[in-house]
Amino acid sequence: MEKRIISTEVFEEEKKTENSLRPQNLDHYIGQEKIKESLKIYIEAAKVRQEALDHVLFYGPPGLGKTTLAGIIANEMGTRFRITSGPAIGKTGELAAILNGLNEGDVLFIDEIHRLDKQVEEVLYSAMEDYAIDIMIGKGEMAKSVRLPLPKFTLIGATTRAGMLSAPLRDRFGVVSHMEYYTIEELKTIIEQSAKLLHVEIDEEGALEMARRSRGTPRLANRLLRRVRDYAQVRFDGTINRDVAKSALDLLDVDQDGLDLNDRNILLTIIDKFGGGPVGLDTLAAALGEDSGTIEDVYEPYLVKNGFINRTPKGRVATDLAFSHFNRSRQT
Ligand SMILES: Nc1ncnc2c1ncn2[C@@H]1O[C@H](COP(=O)(O)OP(=O)(O)OP(=O)(O)O)[C@@H](O)[C@H]1O
Ligand SMILES: [Mg+2]
Repeated sequence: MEKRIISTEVFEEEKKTENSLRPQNLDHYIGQEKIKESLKIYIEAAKVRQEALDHVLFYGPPGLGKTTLAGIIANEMGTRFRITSGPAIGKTGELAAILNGLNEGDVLFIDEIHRLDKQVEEVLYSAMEDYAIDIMIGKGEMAKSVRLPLPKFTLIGATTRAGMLSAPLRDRFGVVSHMEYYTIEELKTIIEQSAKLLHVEIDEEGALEMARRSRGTPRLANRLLRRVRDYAQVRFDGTINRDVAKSALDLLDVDQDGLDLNDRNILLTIIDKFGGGPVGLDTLAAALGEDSGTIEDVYEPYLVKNGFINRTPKGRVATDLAFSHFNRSRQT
């Protein structure tokens, strides 16, 4: 499938602006109220005790603010923030070096933590639990294991696929938080906040129209804002109102429910080729020429969450809402 405007992955060219739009403290981090509320308490308590915060795991679809929130935690704790990712740590020695470089209280963020190498993961267990790791020194019969103490640090793990995390790893996180899709009101606030930072004029109705089409995802809201800003500047006087937002998003092929060509393609395939379903994930993936894991993790969550697709034991089913979205009626 083509590169989607509403892809929730970060585009290479937007990495810099993405960082500039990242809120730096909990008060500017919109939504996820339950998570924020408990984090505030844990942070407060850890600070009073002058201890490192308990290890935290964030899971949920891409672009919902896991990396952002991890950075905010370090900020709020007043400690350093060190970022790495599961696939980036190839060997246990590399993990040992990272851990050894930490200071007391530092936050170590491991993105895509479900992709850690098995042996690396096992070393992480004792690091998390005992703040120590065992390293082998010497070779063959002379080899012996030496325990290396570590500073008390906070591990923050992030994953889009909680199901792929091993139980021993998951159990070592004191705080496990599921990130939710954002409400339209929250997205509207995020869009208004970002518009201020980007010096873009936007009115309420314009922000609302964009929020509706951002599929619950801040990354996407910010991306659409940048695109619509260009459109407003070139075609209009630069201000984003409802009409400007609408025509720009129509041009970008993001419809009133935040669905793009690929979503519509998935739904229409279920409706037209498989009579509305049920159709198995692999069969559907083959019909679309797409990887089934990608469909399951990237496309489907939003379609399921918004009631366009049902997951049943027999396969995926297009709902009545999906049929009416395309003005189709179900053939029986
Ligand atoms: N709660 C929020 N309030 C305001 N802006 C947010 C919020 N959450 C995310 N953002 C914005 O969305 C962008 C993407 O967020 P972030 O990179 O933290 O997502 P992520 O969950 O780590 O995604 P991935 O799974 O792809 O790593 C950020 O640059 C930030 O500007
Ligand atoms: Mg991230």
